[in-house]
Amino acid sequence: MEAALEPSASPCENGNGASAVTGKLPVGEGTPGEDKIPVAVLYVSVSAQDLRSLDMEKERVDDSSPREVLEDCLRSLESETGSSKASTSDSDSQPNRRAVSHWQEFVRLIKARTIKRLYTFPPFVVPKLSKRKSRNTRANPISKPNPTEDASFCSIKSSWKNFTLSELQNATNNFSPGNIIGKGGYAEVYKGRLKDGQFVAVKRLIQGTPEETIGDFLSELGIIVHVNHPNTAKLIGYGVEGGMYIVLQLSPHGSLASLLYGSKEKLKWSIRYKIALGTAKGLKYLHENCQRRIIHRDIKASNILLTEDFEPQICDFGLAKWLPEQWTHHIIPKFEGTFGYLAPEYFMHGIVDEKTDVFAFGVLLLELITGRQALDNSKKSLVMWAKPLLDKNDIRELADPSLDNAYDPEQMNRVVLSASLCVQNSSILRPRMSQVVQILRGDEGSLDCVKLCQNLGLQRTYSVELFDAEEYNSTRYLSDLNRHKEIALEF
Ligand SMILES: Nc1ncnc2c1ncn2[C@@H]1O[C@H](COP(=O)(O)OP(=O)(O)OP(=O)(O)O)[C@@H](O)[C@H]1O
Repeated sequence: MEAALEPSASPCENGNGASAVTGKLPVGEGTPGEDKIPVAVLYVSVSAQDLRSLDMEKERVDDSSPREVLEDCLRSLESETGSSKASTSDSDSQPNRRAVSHWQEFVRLIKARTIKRLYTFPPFVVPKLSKRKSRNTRANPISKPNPTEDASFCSIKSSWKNFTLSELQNATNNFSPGNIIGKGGYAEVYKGRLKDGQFVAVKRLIQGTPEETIGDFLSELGIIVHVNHPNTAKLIGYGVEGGMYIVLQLSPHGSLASLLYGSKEKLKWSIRYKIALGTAKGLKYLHENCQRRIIHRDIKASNILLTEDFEPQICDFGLAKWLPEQWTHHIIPKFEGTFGYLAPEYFMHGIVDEKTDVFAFGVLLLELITGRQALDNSKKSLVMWAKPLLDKNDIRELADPSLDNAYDPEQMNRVVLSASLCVQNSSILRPRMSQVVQILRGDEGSLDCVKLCQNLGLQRTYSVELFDAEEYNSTRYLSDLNRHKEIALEF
């Protein structure tokens, strides 16, 4: 979720050359204990050189958004509407024409919105390249997106349905409070039933200015129409009449958070393991098997939905970014995400790449192992609590007492090992999701992945990033966490 703020009249200094400005602070309602931090904004004193670098980053931000693809879709929708006039009755083409005008307004607003972006992380001038990525960069000089690739993205649109407001009202009993099945930082989600009997979840966007809401809507829709995997949420359609709506297949068990923390009946180990593996596969698909790398940026228990047979589905693509192949990472100019799941490099520099998702996935694994929330009621971090136990491989202490030792020890070992690799401070030391899947499954050769991560650790003197990470110890992580929380909660 993103919020564009204008600087307030009286920013407050924090002593590090950074100041904070106020904004509204929507508190996440998805899960108890989750603090969303989308709007408290840090200003940083920057030099002209820094500003130039940040300007370059602004252009990058635009490129990683699905907006261009949506504009292409708008163009194709316009041409369809034009050509359909001759062959269809006026009433048939009416909804399409309405959709075109809504999309036109969206694109106009999102363009205006992009210009209002603010920069909030300490400037990070020279991108640091990992060895693997720097080779890629040399081999693939930056090129324009492939037009045929983009054209194929657009062909997907024909499969989503544009719902009218009355269709959605009928499906949800006029958005009756009794139909609410979830509330997030910027949306209410209603259970609904379509005319053909299909059960759906209707996500109604509620927070923010029109620009913010439209931006969130476009970001989420722009990504979700392009993903198709058993472990990602299924889009059925959208609505743009009388608000903004995303219509998804209903997940009968709700979210992992509601089952782990809101239900009396405790999740048994076999289901937890299935959720760990399925989520890892979904994330591997987003990172490694889509036409463009997708970084989810908000992996957490309330964003994992569960199908009838407890297959996990990653949902909520509101913060997701596309990364072009040639980029090693992306810098996010604002502080967004959910406390308890944020990787150190994001805290320090705003860096986002696959490994920031891997860190959040590690936290999710810790939740499955321990039954504890990413941040407990006194806002203590699960990672900080678990790290000493992970270092000692103390599975007895780590395992959720409610499991009553009823777990497959081999599986538990692999999940604990994966968690401990994923939550390492240095992003280079964290495995890629394809490696995590191998480790979780106990595939032949998965031990090689573990050794690879450990060997990287041994080469630490050669890596600037590792040096950073080494310096970035638990105490600094905790103090950064607290600093950002204080700033966010002050307003
Ligand atoms: N398809 C679905 N089936 C069942 N429940 C759903 C579905 N989609 C969403 N929910 C419920 O609604 C909650 C909020 O949904 P979602 O995370 O998409 O909203 P959000 O406003 O984007 O949240 P966030 O605060 O994480 O940004 C989920 O945690 C889940 O409990």
